[in-house]
Amino acid sequence: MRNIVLIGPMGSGKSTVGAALARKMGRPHVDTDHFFAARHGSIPEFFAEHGEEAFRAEEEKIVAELCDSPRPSVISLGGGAILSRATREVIASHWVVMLDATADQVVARIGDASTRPMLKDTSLGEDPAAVWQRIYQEREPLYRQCADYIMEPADMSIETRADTIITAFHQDTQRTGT
Ligand SMILES: Nc1ncnc2c1ncn2[C@@H]1O[C@H](COP(=O)(O)OP(=O)(O)O)[C@@H](O)[C@H]1O
Ligand SMILES: O=C(O)C1=C[C@@H](OP(=O)(O)O)[C@@H](O)[C@H](O)C1
Ligand SMILES: [Mg+2]
Repeated sequence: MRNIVLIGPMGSGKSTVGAALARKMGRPHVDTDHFFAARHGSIPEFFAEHGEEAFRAEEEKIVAELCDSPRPSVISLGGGAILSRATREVIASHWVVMLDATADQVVARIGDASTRPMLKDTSLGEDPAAVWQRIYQEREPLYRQCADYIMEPADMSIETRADTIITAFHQDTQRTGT
């Protein structure tokens, strides 16, 4: 039983494209960040109070729980979830899509960084776009290594992205017989 798992950098559209994809496929959509917030409250507040390491530990448990869902689902991960080796192993048995993006696209989309605590790390004197770029470069090899399908950062609407992923999923399913 394979879920469709969306990974990629912050602001690449995992949450919004995941919702559109699930609607079009008639699958449930779950977002690890929404699940986290329902269980632990606001993510920025959790980061401020407990720090990133505690967030990652809870995030890892949530990904494992959600991937174990009884119905094939679309699961949007948070951008840093793939930092966990356990998470990389869990998602390996599902169909994983990397949504790629550029710093310019993301800055235009998410505006201020108040809802994404990772972008607040301006200790090196960087602006949010530079922080995003630095984090992206650190994680890019992991995203690519985990992905069955990579959606390059073309300017496409959310609906078109979802349709493109569905086509790729059906082609891959036919090719591999899974
Ligand atoms: N293809 C797209 N075109 C335009 N805006 C987009 C696109 N994908 C996402 N967005 C917008 O970018 C913002 C961040 O998207 P989101 O799904 O929260 O990203 P992520 O979950 O990867 O951090 C949202 O406001 C969303 O509506
Ligand atoms: O990249 C990251 O480390 C994070 C990305 C966020 O999710 P999105 O990628 O959905 O924005 C959220 O999990 C948290 O703020 C940390
Ligand atoms: Mg998201």
